[in-house]
Amino acid sequence: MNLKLFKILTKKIKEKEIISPKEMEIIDNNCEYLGIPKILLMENAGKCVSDEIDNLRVELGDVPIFIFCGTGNNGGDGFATARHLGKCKVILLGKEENIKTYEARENFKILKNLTEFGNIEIKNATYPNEILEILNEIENLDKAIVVDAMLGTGIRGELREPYGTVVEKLNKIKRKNDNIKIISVDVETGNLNADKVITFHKRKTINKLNNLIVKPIGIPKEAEYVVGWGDLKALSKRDPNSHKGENGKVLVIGGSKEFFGAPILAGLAALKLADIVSIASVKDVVKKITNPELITYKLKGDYIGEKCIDKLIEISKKYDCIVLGNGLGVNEETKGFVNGFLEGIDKDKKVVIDADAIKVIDYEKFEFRENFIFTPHRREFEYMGVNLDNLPSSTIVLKGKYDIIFNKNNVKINKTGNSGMTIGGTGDILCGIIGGLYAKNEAFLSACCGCFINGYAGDLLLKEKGYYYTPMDIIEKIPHVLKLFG
Ligand SMILES: NC(=O)C1=CN([C@@H]2O[C@H](COP(=O)(O)OP(=O)(O)OC[C@H]3O[C@@H](n4cnc5c(N)ncnc54)[C@H](O)[C@@H]3O)[C@@H](O)[C@H]2O)[C@@H](O)CC1
Ligand SMILES: [K+]
Repeated sequence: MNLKLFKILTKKIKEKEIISPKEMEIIDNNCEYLGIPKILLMENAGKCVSDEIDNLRVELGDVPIFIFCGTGNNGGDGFATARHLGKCKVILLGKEENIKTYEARENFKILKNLTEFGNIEIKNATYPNEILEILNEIENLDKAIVVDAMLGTGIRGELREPYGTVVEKLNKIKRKNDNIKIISVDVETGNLNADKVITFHKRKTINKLNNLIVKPIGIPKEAEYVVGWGDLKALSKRDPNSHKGENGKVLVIGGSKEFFGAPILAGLAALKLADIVSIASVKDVVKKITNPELITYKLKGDYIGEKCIDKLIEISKKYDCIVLGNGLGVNEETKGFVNGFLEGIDKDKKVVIDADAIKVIDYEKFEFRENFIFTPHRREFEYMGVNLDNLPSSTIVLKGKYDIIFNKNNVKINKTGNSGMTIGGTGDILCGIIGGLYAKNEAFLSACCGCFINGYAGDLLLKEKGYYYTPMDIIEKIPHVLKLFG
């Protein structure tokens, strides 16, 4: 069922034509997850740019080529371009030891091996006088091609030196002599006035120029759909100067006189990710919570009912994210509570809705808000009656062998996990992880990463213990997964 739904959704949800640098980074990293090394993509990027320069040479003749390279992977594309071109001058804006990535370093090493043959020249330009010397050389030429492989999707904020000076001076040269043609690789560096941008895979939201060519570099469609470690790397990073509570506060609302384990598992999973986790439940559950790290709110009665709505709405205000539904029980009391609570809480409150809460929602009147995440299994999903012709704004995680994560604008598939995870409690852990992530990240990313982490924890356990692991083992493995890929 899940794969069938996935196929339907990929047809219904319009493919994005423009993507943000963050989305591109996720795709690049997920290419690696699928086994496509970044260096291969870099190779293809270099070939695309050199082909385009060859076209330009037909028009301009055999003019000198200067490739300005930064120390990130955009610079790496510049090194690969240089090798494909053969004859050119490479200007590394920084020191060799500061080249940041493996792929860029490898490509730089190859270039160094080629320099003795005289076609490729490398110049290190770290200091202003070295940079100005090269820019003056370009200024005195009648014709030249300049390749901007300085900064790409990794660019953040205002241009720092030496990039600022190079861009400013190149713009000046260009204004005086239009026979100096500037080609930007992937993204224009700052406000560089390039003649053309060759961008890879898809247009980026930060591309300003209209004269832009989009080139495929061997990224398969699947890299946009699969959940992989690229998603994990995109999660917000912990600020080293942050204070208690600033890395997420989660409130789990669940449990009943019959089910006490579910909200505790969700809470313990969330605790691996968020600073503060509390559980609001009935007295029978609260008295079983012995973990000193969990804060508790005791509610009257055997089930969380309508009488708790006002109190819990008030408590919710103190939390970034609410996890709702684990072990609530399905009856008139919980039905009244869930519907009233979701209607009454602040409209922008983040809520992860699981298990019994999914079963008691009155979908006829329900508003699928953007800040809701649902985590149904197949039967719960059917019960929700999602209209596939008018997809909801809420994010939905359909759990299964393959988890399908989707909303109005996005769909992804997660493949981690194994049949050892059919044990009770893994669903509670999943929504606890999602809640912990959602406290500090966007809904869709949190849902995708939650599925990946939960499944990967199970996959690590399968290797260690075979199928003989428990929900508590999964919770203990969450930090290992995060450490591997975070
Ligand atoms: N990641 C991949 O798989 C691929 C990436 N590719 C290329 O790699 C690029 C992205 O590479 P990176 O993520 O390494 O990023 P960049 O090469 O764009 O550079 C990032 C570095 O520049 C510095 N920087 C950022 N903002 C700055 C500013 N305002 N002023 C001065 N310095 C600044 C930072 O130190 C950062 O490490 C893409 O645009 C594309 O050209 C291609 O090789 C295709 C494959
Ligand atoms: K660039």
